[in-house]
Formats: sequence, structure tokens, C-alpha cells
Amino acid sequence: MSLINLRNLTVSYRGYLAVHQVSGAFEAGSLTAIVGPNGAGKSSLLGAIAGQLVPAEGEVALASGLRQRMAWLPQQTLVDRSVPLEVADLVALGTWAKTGSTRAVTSALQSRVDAALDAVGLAGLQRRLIVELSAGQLQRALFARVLVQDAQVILLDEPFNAIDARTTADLLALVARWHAQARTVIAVLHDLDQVRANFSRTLLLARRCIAWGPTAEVLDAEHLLKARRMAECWGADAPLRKEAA
Ligand SMILES: Nc1ncnc2c1ncn2[C@@H]1O[C@H](COP(=O)(O)OP(=O)(O)OP(=O)(O)O)[C@@H](O)[C@H]1O
Repeated sequence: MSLINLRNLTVSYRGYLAVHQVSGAFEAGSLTAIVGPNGAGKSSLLGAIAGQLVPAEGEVALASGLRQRMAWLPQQTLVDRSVPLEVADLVALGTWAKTGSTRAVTSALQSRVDAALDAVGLAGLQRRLIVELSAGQLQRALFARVLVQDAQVILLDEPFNAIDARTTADLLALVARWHAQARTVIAVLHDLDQVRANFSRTLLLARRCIAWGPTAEVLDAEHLLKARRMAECWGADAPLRKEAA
């Protein structure tokens, strides 16, 4: 069953195209990596699925009630670490989309937060300020936030960027657990070996969709060359061009 349908999805910034006419579906329970060169539109595509960006054309059609059952983990650089927030509060924030920000942290929620922190290896760090965490610890805390959300669809934007190997392995194990629980996981990633080893499906993007399907078929030499050639056309610092429809 398709949960998320992209129909001719186009995302642009001030008229310049970042994602152009992408169509396809994410099935329930699928585990998909979105890969492509820098500037290929991967984060923009994920942002549109998360409802953070409004399509310039086309649409992201979601199964009924899915918007409330979606967790989105943005790139760590977008997390404001200067906010004086304790780890437990950051994790509890995961439930606020459903329960409202004025809801008190009940003992049941506190137990869920503690269990989530335990699951990501941060037991005992509840009262630590997020500014005091290492990059790896912060990423573990953000995964704990996703855990308490109990989401059906989990969107991860470069979740292992600048994260040490041990943390990456632990968090990849969590992704595998979510997949085993039939949750739908979509992750923007750069490491193709990591994708081949851990993600059964891949969407290769170069503003347009180059290929989308089983990872081994998508990540073949021909597709990768095509994506690279398209990226070379953009030029390293060239502004986005409006493509002819
Ligand atoms: N907020 C924004 N305003 C203007 N342009 C943007 C904005 N966000 C992204 N872009 C542009 O849209 C294009 C696609 O960006 P996006 O971040 O989606 O690509 P990406 O594939 O995730 O890149 P990377 O691998 O480098 O993170 C880029 O050329 C980028 O400069």
C-alpha cells in the first residue's frame, strides 16, 4: 500500500528549481535512502514530504491521518543548541505535535522519555543541557525524540553526518528496528556503501529523479554517472536555472 505519493512534485526557491517533477510512491513499511550530489534537492524533497515546504507544482499526497504520524529529524545544523533546554525536554518535545505544548510532562510520558534515552544509550543524561552534549550525543537524543513520537513514517535528513562510527552503528540498528516494526523510513544519506548495506530501496535524485527502486538496481554505474553529469551542468557555484518544462 502506498503511504506517500509524489505527483509531479516540484520545489523551488524564489522561482529557481530545487526539485523538478518527481513522481513515485513510498510503500508502507519501506526503507528508502535518498541520495544524489550536493545541491540535488534531497533535503528539499524531504522537507516537502514533511510538510515544511510548499510545492511550487504537483503535490505530496499522504494516506489519511498520516501527517500526525510523521516524525521529521532535520539536519543537526538546524537545531538551535543555544536554547537552554534539558535533554529530557528535548525528547518530550517529540510528543507535543500530538498533545500540545501546554501539556504537563506526566509520569507516563516521563517513563517513555527515560525508556527512549535508555534505548539510545543516554540513560542518566535527562537533566543535561543540550548545549553540553557532543554531536553524537545530540544525535542520539534526537533519535530518542523520534522514538517517543511512535511515528508511522520517519524522515531523517543526513542523520549520520559528522557522527562517530560507534554512534552511527547504534543508530543504524535503531533504523533496522523501526523497519522490522513495519514503520516507513526515508533517509537522506551520502555514504553509498552505507546505503547498499542498510537500505533496500533508493531514490537517486539530481533535481529530477534519476532512478527509484531496489538499491542494487538504482546505484549502478550508469545511473551514478548520469547524476554526476547533471550536477556538473549546475556548476559548483552556479545559481539554479529555471529548466524548460
Ligand atoms: N532556503 C533556501 N533558499 C534558497 N535556496 C535554497 C534553500 N534551501 C536550498 N536551496 C537551494 O536548493 C538547492 C537544493 O538544495 P538541497 O539542500 O535540497 O540539496 P541537497 O541535495 O540536500 O544538498 P546537500 O547534499 O548539499 O545537502 C541548492 O542549490 C540550494 O542552494
